[in-house]
Amino acid sequence: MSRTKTWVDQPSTPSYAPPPGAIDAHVHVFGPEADFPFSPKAKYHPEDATPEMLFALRDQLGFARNVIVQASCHGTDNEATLNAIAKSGGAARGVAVVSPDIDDAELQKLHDGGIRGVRFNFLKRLVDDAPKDKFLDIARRIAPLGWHVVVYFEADILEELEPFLAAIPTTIVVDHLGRPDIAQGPGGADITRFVQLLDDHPNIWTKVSGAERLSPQGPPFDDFVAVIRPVVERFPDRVLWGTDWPHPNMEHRIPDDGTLVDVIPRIAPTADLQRKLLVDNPMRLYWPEQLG
Ligand SMILES: O=C(O)/C=C(\CC(=O)C(=O)O)C(=O)O
Repeated sequence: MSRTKTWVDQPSTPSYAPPPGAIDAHVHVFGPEADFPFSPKAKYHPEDATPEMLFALRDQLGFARNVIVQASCHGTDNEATLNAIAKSGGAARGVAVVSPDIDDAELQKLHDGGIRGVRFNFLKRLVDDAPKDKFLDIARRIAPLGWHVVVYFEADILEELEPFLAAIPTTIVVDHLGRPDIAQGPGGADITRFVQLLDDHPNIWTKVSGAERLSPQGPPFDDFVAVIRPVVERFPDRVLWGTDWPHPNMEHRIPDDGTLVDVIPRIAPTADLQRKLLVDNPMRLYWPEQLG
């Protein structure tokens, strides 16, 4: 499999300046492969996207911290993610992908390394299987650690997934709003069903990220803003945001991270909403011990 590069080396500097302490709550690292080989089951083979590159981007975009989410290309070996967290000097925490047979000592090791959640990925193009029963066992085991569950799925399986989500005993964070069809507009069936899910389940949060993946129009993402801003305004205490750098699988539509940051004040139009989205909410999940 040839290696893919999915980010721009010199993104524009955004016009929008995030508030002090802002957290980019959805990023990944890839490798470096020489130290942290990719999974034999990986569905893509990216070029190295290293911790140093991530931290340089963080500083350029005006963020203070990152949440590093284990990407499917590293399978259930979280060493690349742990390495990046360790190198961040306290400015990163992470979300792991774990095997159902992980033991308690290994979970504790992940916790000590800065992991605060596990990710369940339901995208068939990224993973071979997504066993709900085993995921539920994992969710029950990580709950006592104070961790949460991150779930990645597409809108067409939301209805089928709801009983599973309802059985999870922790906070749940949905990646990229469960990938609604943005072309349906603000009153569309996908986003309406998703908003209903959050109305019905106060423990479900969402990342209001993924403009570059979800917007048929592309920059400046007017279609995404029209659909997503009402979600931020309705659930100001249950939203997170992230660049999704290094944008896995986006080789055909590589986004400019500066342009993505400039979407933030359009989906969160007040300073209060921005502070909740970028600081208060991610702090509650990832650095709760630092809250007053
Ligand atoms: O990173 C994302 O948010 C989205 C991904 C990649 C991914 O999740 C993974 O590899 O684990 C995607 O849609 O290809």
